[in-house]
Amino acid sequence: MAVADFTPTYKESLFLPSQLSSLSSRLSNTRSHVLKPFLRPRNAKICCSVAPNQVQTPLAPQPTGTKGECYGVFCLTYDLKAAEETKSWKGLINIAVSGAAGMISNHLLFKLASGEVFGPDQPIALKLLGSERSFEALEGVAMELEDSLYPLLREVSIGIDPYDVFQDVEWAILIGAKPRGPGMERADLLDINGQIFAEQGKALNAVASSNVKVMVVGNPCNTNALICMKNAPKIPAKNFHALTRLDENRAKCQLALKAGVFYDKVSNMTIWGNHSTTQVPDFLNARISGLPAKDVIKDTKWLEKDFTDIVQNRGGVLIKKWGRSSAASTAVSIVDAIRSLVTPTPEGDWFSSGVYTNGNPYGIAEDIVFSMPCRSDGDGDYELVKDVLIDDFLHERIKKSEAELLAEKRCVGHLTGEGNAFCDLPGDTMLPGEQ
Ligand SMILES: NC(=O)C1=CN([C@@H]2O[C@H](COP(=O)(O)OP(=O)(O)OC[C@H]3O[C@@H](n4cnc5c(N)ncnc54)[C@H](OP(=O)(O)O)[C@@H]3O)[C@@H](O)[C@H]2O)C=CC1
Ligand SMILES: O=C([O-])CC(=O)C(=O)O
Repeated sequence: MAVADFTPTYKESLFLPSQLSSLSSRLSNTRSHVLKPFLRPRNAKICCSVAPNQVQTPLAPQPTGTKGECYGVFCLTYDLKAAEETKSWKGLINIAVSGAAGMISNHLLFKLASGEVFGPDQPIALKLLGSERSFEALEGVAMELEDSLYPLLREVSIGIDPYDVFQDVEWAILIGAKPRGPGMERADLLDINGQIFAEQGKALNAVASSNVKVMVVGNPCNTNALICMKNAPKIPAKNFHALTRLDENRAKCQLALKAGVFYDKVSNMTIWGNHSTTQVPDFLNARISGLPAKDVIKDTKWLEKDFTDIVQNRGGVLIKKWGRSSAASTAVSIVDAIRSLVTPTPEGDWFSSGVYTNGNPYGIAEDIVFSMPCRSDGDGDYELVKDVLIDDFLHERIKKSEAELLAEKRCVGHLTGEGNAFCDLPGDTMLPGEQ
């Protein structure tokens, strides 16, 4: 089904004059039925439908094109009821992505638009958050989305103010964060990125859907998720996730490689703890072809030492080879993480996500965001898995990651409403990509 099957109508839109002329020529060159955009005051009522090819007189130019506004062809809405094929489609959902001009987003946005994440009957609106520094790049991203003609992609808007961009979003995928530069202390990184996530938490609290699901990717993602959550008291704490699915996928791959099986045979893979080099890939509960991984891979030394080290340091090794951090596989893992929440978990299996620890059955300290095993009915929510084994080895490792996260939390007390920050981070604490 092509986008052109639908009847276009106008949607409220604002354009810079430069956008207007390039957009108009693009539209008129490519689609004769498409209407030309026009400038309108922000609070103007959305106009009635306009005859094809009728040119509107531009109203007064607006000072900015950066306020979470629709982009290009996406300023035209199409009547979803007009086409027979769409009768089984679900209602439109709004998805915000921050760091939208970054490398991970460059893979992720096209997966979202293709239907791979939310399904082939789920139309979506993408709301892309950038900054002044990235705004032009964001326009470039929006242009590529236009040119991809995804039938399910009904709207794209771009902006630099989270209060505009997060309006009514049902999902927020928070990727944008400052990378740790040479000589930068981890405490500084926690502070700089923490401020971003505190502001975005406030914005989500103020304008997002009250049940918005938030997937924090930008590092240090567990503590950023905690900060975001603490600044969004109206949103259920359970709705905040820190992405540890990439670590889960890396762990599955390593177990499959060692066992000599294809990676779809590996299940029940938990990553415990922080998305850092203290993370704990759990080989005690993992299964290979339905059997305990330890019964298939009988090499305990490899499991305890090599496997754990490889998974913890995979990101850093990749950066050394590739010269940049994992972007494509991170985007894939975001897809996996969201799909795990919107589709029922297969019987007996589970997935890992960094979630709020309050009420956890494993004795992990409360009030941090910690990766743990989860199951979902496919409604966007999850439950923690109760029947997992925890032996002394696993317990000791979990405690180390817990201590690291508690230290990170003390370091950002000024951003979580807990008063003064006190930074006593363990010396060896690192992001996976920092090896
Ligand atoms: N949890 C996980 O498994 C993984 C997490 N990551 C993390 O994801 C994040 C994004 O990675 P990636 O897309 O590769 O990075 P990029 O550098 O390609 O993009 C990051 C985006 O962050 C934004 N940003 C926000 N604040 C700043 C700032 N102060 N300085 C510079 N950029 C800033 C920039 O966009 P703008 O200017 O629009 O704000 C930029 O486009 C990183 O924090 C990375 O460590 C990466 C891999 C795995
Ligand atoms: O440290 C980084 O930015 C990359 C990262 O998280 C990973 O590869 O897991």
